[in-house]
Amino acid sequence: AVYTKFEDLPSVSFDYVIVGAGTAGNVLAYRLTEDASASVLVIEAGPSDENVLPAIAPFLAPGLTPNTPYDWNYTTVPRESIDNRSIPYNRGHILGGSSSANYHVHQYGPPDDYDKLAAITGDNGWSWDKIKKYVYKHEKFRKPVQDAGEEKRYIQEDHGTQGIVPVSLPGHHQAVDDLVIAATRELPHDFPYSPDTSGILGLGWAQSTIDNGTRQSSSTTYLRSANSRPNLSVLIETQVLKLLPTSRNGGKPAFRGVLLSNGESTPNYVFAKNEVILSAGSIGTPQLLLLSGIGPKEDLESHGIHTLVDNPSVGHNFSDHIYVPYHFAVRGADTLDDLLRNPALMQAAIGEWMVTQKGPISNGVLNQFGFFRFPSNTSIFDSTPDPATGPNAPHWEMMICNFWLSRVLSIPPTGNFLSLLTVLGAPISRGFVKLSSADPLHKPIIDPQYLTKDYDTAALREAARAMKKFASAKAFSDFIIEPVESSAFDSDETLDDHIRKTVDIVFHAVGTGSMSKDSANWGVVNSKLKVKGTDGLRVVDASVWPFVPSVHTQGPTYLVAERAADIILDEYKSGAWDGLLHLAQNVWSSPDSSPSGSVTLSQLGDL
Ligand SMILES: Cc1cc2nc3c(=O)[nH]c(=O)nc-3n(C[C@H](O)[C@H](O)[C@H](O)COP(=O)(O)OP(=O)(O)OC[C@H]3O[C@@H](n4cnc5c(N)ncnc54)[C@H](O)[C@@H]3O)c2cc1C
Repeated sequence: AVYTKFEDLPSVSFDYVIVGAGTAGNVLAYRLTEDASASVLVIEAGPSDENVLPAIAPFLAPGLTPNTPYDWNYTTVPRESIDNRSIPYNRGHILGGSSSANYHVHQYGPPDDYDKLAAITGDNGWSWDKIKKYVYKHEKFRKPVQDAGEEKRYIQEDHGTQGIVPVSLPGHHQAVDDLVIAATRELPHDFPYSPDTSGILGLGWAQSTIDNGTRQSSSTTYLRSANSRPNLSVLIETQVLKLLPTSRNGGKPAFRGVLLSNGESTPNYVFAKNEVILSAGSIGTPQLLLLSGIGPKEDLESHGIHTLVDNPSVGHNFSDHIYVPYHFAVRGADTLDDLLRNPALMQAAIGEWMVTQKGPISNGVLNQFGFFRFPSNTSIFDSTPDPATGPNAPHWEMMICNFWLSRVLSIPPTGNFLSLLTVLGAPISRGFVKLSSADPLHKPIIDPQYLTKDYDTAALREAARAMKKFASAKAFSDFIIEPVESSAFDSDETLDDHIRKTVDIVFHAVGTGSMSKDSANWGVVNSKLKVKGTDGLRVVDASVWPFVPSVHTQGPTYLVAERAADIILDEYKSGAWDGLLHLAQNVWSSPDSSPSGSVTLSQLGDL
């Protein structure tokens, strides 16, 4: 059941305590409660997603963030490399986390991504051969209503139909769709058609977590299916402030307790008999580790936090996708620009969607996109080794939107537009998340260090020129009138200037809780996702990816969570865990033994 009050919880002690009912957290909630004897508490800072229109109606998703109660409303540190701008860093603060706030694109990525993960972690269980089975457990692919035409739009056997999360192809046809596909036929060498965009190079049809014109998040799928199980409790509108060290096991601090608050009453605590699992995402997870004394000693000391595990990797290795927008004025009125400019048209479209779940509101922000490689003789590889995860992984992506899309450049008052967005597929810049203060309610410092490596700018320049070639296809000659940012292409310098001034994020942060080998001298968790140097604590969310997957990250996050559930269940089934014994031996000695489990912040200073 879902609770909003701590006092209503059935207990203060559960087998598993999961922090964050987001994309990964809800997979664990579902899988761990399949065992009826295991009790699970999930704690979510954000509110319910029920009846929140932009979390339900696909095309309204961009209205859910930023500057709303459903977003953590983070911003990045201004950086010279991006024209001293501070970028709003959206993260879902709602049941379902970013799966309730994202733009629905759903992919797993090329096998190269998983094979690289296996190589980095020394754990073959992360290789594509071993991970692929989770696609079938996770996905419920919906057969397209429309005729597929000449080309396959997806490869049926590569998808699951009996899993948990419905995935579908675009339901609402747009005039530009046929032109885009025609361009792939015209330019097959540079822009081949992809029969399945989930992981195959080329340009094709987007697969989205949309079913019957409605968003499918981890909340509407995994969580909703498990919610009536008596062994699952979900506490919302409650923020975890820090992890509590409960005992020591083999010289390592065990963290089987968490401190939480709804912002109104005295903070409370809950305990996990088996373990605490951090699924707070790539910003929330490192913030909680740092607040709890797990991180770089110097940084922790500068905030007066006692270091329990000195680990310089926590919060570092932040890696993310960024995009640069290019706009084209187009003929005809069959773009979504007027809808976005004219509230009356928008109201009418929402009305249509409410009655039929059809029309433009039923689609995500794009119908097609593509993933491409640069030619191997490209000069940008002269000074930087090819950063793609493998020979079948992309260097860049092109997203195709049937309207003016940019958070930086405002839409002109009139006209119709096509947006071609170039995304850096394998960035090499790395940033970090640090504490701004020891106060859990203060937002952390997010410095992604975008474009601080020359390769990243050079790759976006290369991608821009390839994108221009695509836009010049004859297929678009009756449609595209002119490029809006044509002067950007005057020289390398003008292009770099456009990139610096307009680059924005695709919201794919990973790496701040990186997975690495047990023996590695870097990394936050081992290949079984246990936090290094601790006991009773795991991280399961996007932060564990040590590099950003080549594609949009919700699919790879779901797959990590599905495997994590198996790892956890196997471990407790096999009896490898002796945590209960330890808990019994090292009973938590609370400074306040009140049965409600409440504790004051000053008492916590002693922990
Ligand atoms: C606006 C936006 C658009 C995106 N578009 C796409 C897309 O189209 N396709 C795609 O594949 N990916 C997309 N992504 C990225 C993708 O959604 C994320 O990579 C993925 O959902 C991350 O999952 P997660 O489990 O790591 O974190 P999340 O899903 O963000 O879950 C973390 C949860 O933990 C909660 N939490 C954090 N701290 C605390 C705390 N202290 N106490 C209690 N709860 C806490 C949060 O509120 C949240 O619910 C998008 C992301 C955003 C924000």
